This record gives sequence, C-alpha cells and structure tokens, in this order.
Amino acid sequence: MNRPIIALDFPSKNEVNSFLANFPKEETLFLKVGMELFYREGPTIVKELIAEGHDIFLDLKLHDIPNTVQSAMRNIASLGVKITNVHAAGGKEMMTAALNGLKEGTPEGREVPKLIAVTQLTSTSETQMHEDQLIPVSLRESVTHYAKITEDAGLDGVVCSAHEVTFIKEETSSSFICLTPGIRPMNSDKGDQKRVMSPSEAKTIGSTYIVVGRPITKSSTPYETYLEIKKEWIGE
Ligand SMILES: O=c1ccn([C@@H]2O[C@H](COP(=O)(O)O)[C@@H](O)[C@H]2O)c(=O)[nH]1
Repeated sequence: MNRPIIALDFPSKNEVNSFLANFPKEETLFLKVGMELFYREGPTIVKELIAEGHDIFLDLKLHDIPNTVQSAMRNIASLGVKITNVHAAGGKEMMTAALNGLKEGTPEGREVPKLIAVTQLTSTSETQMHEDQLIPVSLRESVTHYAKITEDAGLDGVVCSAHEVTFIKEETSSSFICLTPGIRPMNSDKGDQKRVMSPSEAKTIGSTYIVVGRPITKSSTPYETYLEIKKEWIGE
C-alpha cells in the first residue's frame, strides 16, 4: 500500500523545512510539490527533497500545445520524481506528447516517472462544470471520459476524486492509477474542496494513492495527524 502523499503547499523552502522538522529524520515521505512551491524554489527544492530520501509527486498540471508540453516534460524527466501530471483537457495528442517528452528526458537506467492526468479538479462541483466549462454531461461521465482518453494516450492513470474511482475502474485496466486528492478525515474542514472522502472510505473504494494537504500541514501536531491518516489508509 502506498504512503499518503503530503501536499507541500507552502510559499517557500523555509516553511517546508519547519514543517518537515516535525517528522523523525528516518521517516521517508511521499511529498507533493505543487505550483506554489515550485514557482518560488524551482527544481532545486525537488532535488533536495529527493536527496533527503523522500519520493516526489511533481504536481504542475501541464496544459499547453503538444510541442511545449513535450519539451517541458523532457526537463521534468531529469529531476528524478516518481509521478508528474498534465490536464486531460489538453487532449490525447498533448498527453502522448507529454509521455514522449518524459521518455526522451529520463536518463538511461532510471525509471520513467508515472504520468497521470487531471480529470475534473476535486474543487469543481457538477454545477460549476456545467456552468463554467459548458460540459453538458454528468460529472461522472466527464471524469470517466477523461480517464478513457488518458489510458488511450498511454498514460499511467488519473487524478480524480475518490467518488469516481469505482466508475473509472470499470472502464480501465486493473493497473490504472487513481490518485485522489480531496481527502478529509471525518469532521475536518473541506476548505475549497467539493468532492471529498475520508482516508478509510478512499481505501475501501480502491484509490491507488491519496493526497492530503491542509489536514496535515495546518495541524498543530503534523506528525501525529500524518500517522493517524496513514493508519486509517494503510491500516498500520
Ligand atoms: O483535482 C485536484 C488536483 C490536485 N489537487 C491538489 O491536491 C492538494 C490538496 O490539498 P488539500 O489541502 O488536502 O485540499 C492541493 O495541493 C491541490 O493543488 C487537488 O486538491 N485536486
């Protein structure tokens, strides 16, 4: 079972270091570096965290023309991250280009990072999808469609809410990754998230990975909260 992925949504390296000081040195973590941190600290923070023994999901959600995404992925491939991503809304051609870029840029002998695609953000409700994106189908249909084209493009899986995992699993291969943010322990604040689920429910439903940010990063006891979530998710 995969460790919960902690979203390092911090403004800079200083806050990251203070946060990680709450964890024992020997506890290697699966960490998510997103736009906020990456746009301040750049690739250096990714390399430093890897050097400390952590695994990294680089969550930059690329969405651009195929040529640009392919070139960007060539650079990301050299960083040594485990997982990275694009938006499925960029289409099959863009996703295939992204995968080609990752393969081209991965140094000999190193594993190509897993490439996954965002379906509908977990902060999007069905009403918002209808009104803002003018997508007239149900959220479930939209997410399942994005999952199918993601698999057709040769990617490893999707980012979705845990609510859609069952439907995606019905339409894709058994190894297809469903990485689910929007995870909230019982009675914790949803914030801007709309489609949320608890760690134990996500486990039951078959999420491959869970991503947890604020419930851990804003906790007064981050390590204890992490261990509670890990226990609920992994069962140990
Ligand atoms: O659909 C998506 C895609 C990415 N995210 C990211 O996950 C974390 C969630 O943080 P919380 O504090 O646990 O809400 C955050 O970094 C998002 O950028 C997502 O939430 N939903």
